Amino acid sequence: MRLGWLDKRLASYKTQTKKNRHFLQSLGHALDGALLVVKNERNMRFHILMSVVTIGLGLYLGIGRADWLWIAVAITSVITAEFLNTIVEALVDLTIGSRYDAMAKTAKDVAAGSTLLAAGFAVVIGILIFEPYVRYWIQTH
Ligand SMILES: Nc1ncnc2c1ncn2[C@@H]1O[C@H](COP(=O)(O)OP(=O)(O)OP(=O)(O)O)[C@@H](O)[C@H]1O
Repeated sequence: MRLGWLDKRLASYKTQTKKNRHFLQSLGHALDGALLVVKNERNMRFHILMSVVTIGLGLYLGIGRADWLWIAVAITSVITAEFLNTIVEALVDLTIGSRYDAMAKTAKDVAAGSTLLAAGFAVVIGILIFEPYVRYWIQTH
């Protein structure tokens, strides 16, 4: 198996089990965690694509400051839920492995449900924010 640059970077300090010694070391691990979610989770890449499209649409339509705040809350909620979902999956796989377990199923399904809830919330926010702007755009074009 060919290792990517991120896998090589992770392998280079995979034996660290002690506390981070300085801020930059903590920051590096935090960024590695975020990149791992993007690399390994297809849903995360979809969330990022939708976030980019939403931000692009917001810039094009010139939405207001308060609207940007709601968009920021929606995007952050979805991405945070996906991070938590990945944490739950990793912890369940670490403790249960590939054996079937009803509690493992509950944990993974509830974690996935929280992502679905956040995504639904984001869709509702998007409709409420963009509806008047799109209506105005249609009337003036
Ligand atoms: N050890 C297990 N015991 C019981 N059910 C499991 C177990 N592992 C996975 N499952 C079931 O399989 C589903 C998919 O699990 P998996 O770990 O592949 O998540 P995933 O496909 O990465 O999920 P997502 O699409 O939310 O990222 C879980 O939601 C759960 O219902």
